[in-house]
Amino acid sequence: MTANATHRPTSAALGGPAASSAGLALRSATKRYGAETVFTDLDLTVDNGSFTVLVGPSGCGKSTCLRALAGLEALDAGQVLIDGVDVTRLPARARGLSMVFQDFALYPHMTVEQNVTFALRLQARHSRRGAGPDRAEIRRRCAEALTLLELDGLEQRRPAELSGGQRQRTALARAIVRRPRAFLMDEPLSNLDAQLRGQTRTQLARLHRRLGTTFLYVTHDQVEAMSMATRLVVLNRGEIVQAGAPEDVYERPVDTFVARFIGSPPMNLATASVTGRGDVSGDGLSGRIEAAGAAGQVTIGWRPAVATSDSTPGVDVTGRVDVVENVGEDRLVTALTPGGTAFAALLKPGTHPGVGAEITVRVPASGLHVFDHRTGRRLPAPG
Ligand SMILES: Nc1ncnc2c1ncn2[C@@H]1O[C@H](COP(=O)(O)OP(=O)(O)OP(=O)(O)O)[C@@H](O)[C@H]1O
Repeated sequence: MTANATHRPTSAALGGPAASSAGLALRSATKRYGAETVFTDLDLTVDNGSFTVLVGPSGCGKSTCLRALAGLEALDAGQVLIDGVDVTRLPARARGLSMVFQDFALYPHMTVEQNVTFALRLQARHSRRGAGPDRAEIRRRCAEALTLLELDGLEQRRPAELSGGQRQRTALARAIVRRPRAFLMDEPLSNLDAQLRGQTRTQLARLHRRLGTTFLYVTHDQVEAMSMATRLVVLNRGEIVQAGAPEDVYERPVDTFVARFIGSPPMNLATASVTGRGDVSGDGLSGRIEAAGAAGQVTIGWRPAVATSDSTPGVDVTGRVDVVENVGEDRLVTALTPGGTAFAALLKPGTHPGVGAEITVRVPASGLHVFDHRTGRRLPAPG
């Protein structure tokens, strides 16, 4: 649904064409529901103009962060800042933000046009001193938003006469016409089928580029997160585990949680022993790494796609093929080491090991991640 967090905006940021994008932040934020603490002392920064995606497993507190920023939930402690200004006590409608939720919540009896312009019409009716948009302005903004979201020609349809994607785009148009300082989106694509989700992701990324406004997007789907974010924030159990450019998070996960959570299929992890010289041995593993401070037991990680069968130096992983899946031209093979640890390998076309066959994949040194076996924290880069 599109929450009308800003029915009667009080800030200039919402009213006129000069409305500007803003950065958002939670500072030392604590939120509890009864005996349950969702987060304590949390600092979250959403840079102005960024497409920040807050990603993490179900129940880690993503929606609560979003709702606290929007003013739909009060914090127990800490502050909400918009462009550095403390808005903790400002009601939702005065924050100049627009929310888009997963269930669209369009008014079923209204046409697309009426749904999209609803908040503006309300604003015009209630605003004193003529500060709200006039009719011509409302029509103009509506036409602009409908064109941007490829909804031209559907103005007079009711939600029941729209496809799921068109409904979601109407909800987005409704958020856009209000010229918010930031868009807050809570899993807005989860009710769409896979193909439509893919298309809408592309449209959202394009929309962000065109509008240049801050987007804060919540999802538990890391593929969605990776494909749209300019900045990724990984949350786990109410704590920010890692934040950065999506490719940095993917290439240098700070711990085994992020390593497994970001990337599809997930990173393989295995326990290994390393000598001071860097010789690696373990269940189905042998080779060499160079990782400062890595002597002893470590957790080794590698992505299924980095496995090669050539002679690049690195670590060999041996197992018996358990499952073979066709993924486009490649084969995704799941194999079991002698000790029964599963690992995945994305094999190139032409490599067709059958179930039960023994395979050895070479993980090049550049594709190895080494983590502290006890804490799961990343150790200095090998090689
Ligand atoms: N209104 C509420 N009353 C009580 N507990 C709540 C309320 N809203 C959320 N919680 C709890 O707070 C925790 C965080 O919830 P939140 O919705 O922020 O998680 P999330 O990361 O967005 O999860 P999901 O991906 O499943 O939507 C959960 O344990 C949830 O059960």
